[in-house]
Amino acid sequence: MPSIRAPAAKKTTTLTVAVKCRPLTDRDRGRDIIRVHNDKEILVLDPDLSKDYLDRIQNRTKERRYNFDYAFGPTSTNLDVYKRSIHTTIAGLIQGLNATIFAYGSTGSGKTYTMVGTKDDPGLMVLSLKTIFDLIKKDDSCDDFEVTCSYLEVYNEVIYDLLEKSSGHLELREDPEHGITVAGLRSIKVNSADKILELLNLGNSRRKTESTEANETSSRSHAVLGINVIRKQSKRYPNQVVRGKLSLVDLAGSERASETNSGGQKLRDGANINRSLLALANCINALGKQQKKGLAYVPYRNSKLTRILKDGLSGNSQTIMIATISPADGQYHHTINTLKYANRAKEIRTHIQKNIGTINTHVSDYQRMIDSLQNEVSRLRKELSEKESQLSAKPSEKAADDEISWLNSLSQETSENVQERINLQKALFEIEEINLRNRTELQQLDDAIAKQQDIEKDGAVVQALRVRRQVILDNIRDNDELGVHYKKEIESNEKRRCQLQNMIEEAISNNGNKTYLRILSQYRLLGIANTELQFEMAMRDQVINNQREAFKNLWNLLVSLGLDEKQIMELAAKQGMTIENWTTTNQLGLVNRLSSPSLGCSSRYSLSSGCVYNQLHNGESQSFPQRQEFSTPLFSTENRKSSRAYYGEEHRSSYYYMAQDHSPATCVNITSQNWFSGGPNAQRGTIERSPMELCDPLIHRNEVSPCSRNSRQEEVFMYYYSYKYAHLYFRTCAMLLNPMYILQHQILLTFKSFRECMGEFHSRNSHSGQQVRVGTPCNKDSERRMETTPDGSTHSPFRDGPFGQGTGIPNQVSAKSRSSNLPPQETSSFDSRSSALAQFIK
Ligand SMILES: Nc1ncnc2c1ncn2[C@@H]1O[C@H](COP(=O)(O)OP(=O)(O)OP(=O)(O)O)[C@@H](O)[C@H]1O
Repeated sequence: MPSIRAPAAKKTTTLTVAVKCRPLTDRDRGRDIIRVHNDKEILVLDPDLSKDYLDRIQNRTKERRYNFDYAFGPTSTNLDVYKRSIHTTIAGLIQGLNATIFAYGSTGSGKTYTMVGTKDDPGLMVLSLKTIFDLIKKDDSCDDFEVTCSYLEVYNEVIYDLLEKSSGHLELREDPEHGITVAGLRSIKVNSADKILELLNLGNSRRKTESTEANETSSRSHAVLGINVIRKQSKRYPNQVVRGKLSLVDLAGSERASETNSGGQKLRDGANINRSLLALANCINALGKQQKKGLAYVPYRNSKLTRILKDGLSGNSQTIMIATISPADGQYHHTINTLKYANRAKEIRTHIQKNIGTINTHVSDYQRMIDSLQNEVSRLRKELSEKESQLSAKPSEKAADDEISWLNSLSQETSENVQERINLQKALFEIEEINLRNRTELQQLDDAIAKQQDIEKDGAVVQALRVRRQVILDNIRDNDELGVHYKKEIESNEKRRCQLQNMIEEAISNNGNKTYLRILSQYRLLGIANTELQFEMAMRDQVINNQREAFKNLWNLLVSLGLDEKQIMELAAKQGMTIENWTTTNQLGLVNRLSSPSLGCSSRYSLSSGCVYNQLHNGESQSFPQRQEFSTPLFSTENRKSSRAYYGEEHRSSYYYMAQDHSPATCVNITSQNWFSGGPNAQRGTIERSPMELCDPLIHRNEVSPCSRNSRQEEVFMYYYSYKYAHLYFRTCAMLLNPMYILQHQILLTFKSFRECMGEFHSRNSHSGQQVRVGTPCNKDSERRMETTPDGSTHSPFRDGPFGQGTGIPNQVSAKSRSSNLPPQETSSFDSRSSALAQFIK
């Protein structure tokens, strides 16, 4: 006979939120930015140590502080977490209470470690199971206990039974009595914790995991371990059955495709993981809102995960969220994101109630329950209509206090709206980025199939290529669908934004209350953040395209110089470089490129290509492609090495990227001659290096001449400020201009900064009486220093200057500098540079 929940007293409770910070691991780069205070407070330090001038004077810091029910630092073990935050909840299970424990956090933050653990530090799943059986053992009531266990995973929006060897797809059902259930899920009766642990290990071995760049054993699925305890109170209430249900959830980690550096199926998994986590985040948002405003639609149906977690999020369950975070500064944005949702989750309320049923429930009991449920429904309907009418009432009709709280909630809703849009846009951007790659691969496959068909019609290779093509097509279709879905959500979010804006404007026109202005300014600030994000997205697109173009050009140039593909590969292999995914593209692109007049000796390469050149030239063996970072002026060789892993970096703003080496402005011109001959030609000044490259003394650390060593710190200093100004400038542009326009200006600015930098450097050194010659002729002295080479061309004495031999400045840059009508740099003061910049921005 089924058991039925008695309409006994309900207790409303809020979600318990515990935050756990894992220790720094070998994979992490950077410094620890998490501090735990009083076992409750988490302080996230500003990851950016080199703040720019404006940020410093305006005291803009990225430091954040949050309070939670429990906070655990890197030295805490799983047992510490369990004892303080979980133990009492588990004890309620055998009294007929439901509980849900889930770990939430970005990929590699320690969710699986917390839930499953290791032999030395068993996780919450293991510790909970031990407690359940200990409690049953200690119980002296002579009641009968039955413990059953199920273990499922949600992978790519499909549910699988982890306790079945080869499980088929399982479906979710809504059961009026038991809520959401999984039809066909195996539930195994167990008598000891060891037996469940055995099943747990078996299930874990079947779970889908992959090695990604962010985590060696990254869980690609959400896993839910369900423990049901049925207690038959045989003596005191022979007809009564008490049921407790515990769900332990290990979520897959949210990730960015660029960080995990995954492709193909992994990318598809990532998109699905992100989709279900976004659905979970939206539910947490809506539930948080619901508690404050009394109504909000909770989109449980958007994913299987949220449907499974529905009871844990709003139903009959004592729920504990363990938010896991990484202490690394590189993970700052993920950490803040996790903490924001954890903070919101504190507001979520659930209603716990003992699940007491009878074995022989009488019809009159059913009737009583139906009556009481109907009463509750009508009460809730009434409450709902009251709230709705309250919300639709205009502020002018309300009392002053009401007005303030109305405005506050409006302000809150506005920031949520913007935050939601940013999340959606990010997700959309990732999907589009993935599909861009997919389309490139598709094109390559089409061409490869056509080529292969000529050799061997319908052979095994063609078949394999076709299978791969179908997979890519499926991915593209799925991602396109997902993209449409996101776009729709962005549209509805936009609509809501318009509504909110109208409400704010109406409020401002009706009343001069200062709160309106506060809301307005907050709204504008968030709007700016949004603009910046859009800008960043556009720039990242631009950067990706630039890099692709640069690599293609480099390849074509190599081939046009007489090397065939094999020779190039061998050359690359000798240098320890791996060239991936380029063969087909370049072979294909080659014919067009070779006939293109823009190619040849004067081809322009971004410094990404320059970086490859340097690798070849210096004989360093590095993997290809990689980039060099120029953003941190005072970095050591070690820092420099560690900063090379581009994919590990995240949420760099657009101007950061623009200050990097890939812009068309910072190009390296390589003649075919010096490409072959390398070093010696470089010393004769035929290799033209970019101003940025010349400015960076660390690039030429082996080439610095003894006479310039004293001034090296000054060079670094000057380089630093020219970069900082570029940074400030792009900030302004980001708000005002479109990306292409900014790119155009970047070219100008780079030259200008360089000229200023050199001029100032020269003026400093000539004041201090040092024999240092610079290539920017910002005054007559330096003009005279332009020399004529035997072949009649002018070349800058720069190559013998403070950057050492062989660092010849491009003649075109010198010429430009000569014609510059910039005011002479007479002082090196910060102010003069600042006003020059202000003028330039004007
Ligand atoms: N408290 C801890 N002590 C020591 N190492 C830890 C701790 N927490 C996590 N780690 C280590 O960090 C790495 C990532 O942890 P884990 O696999 O649990 O992350 P995750 O959040 O589950 O990632 P994903 O979402 O990708 O599955 C692992 O190598 C793990 O051993």
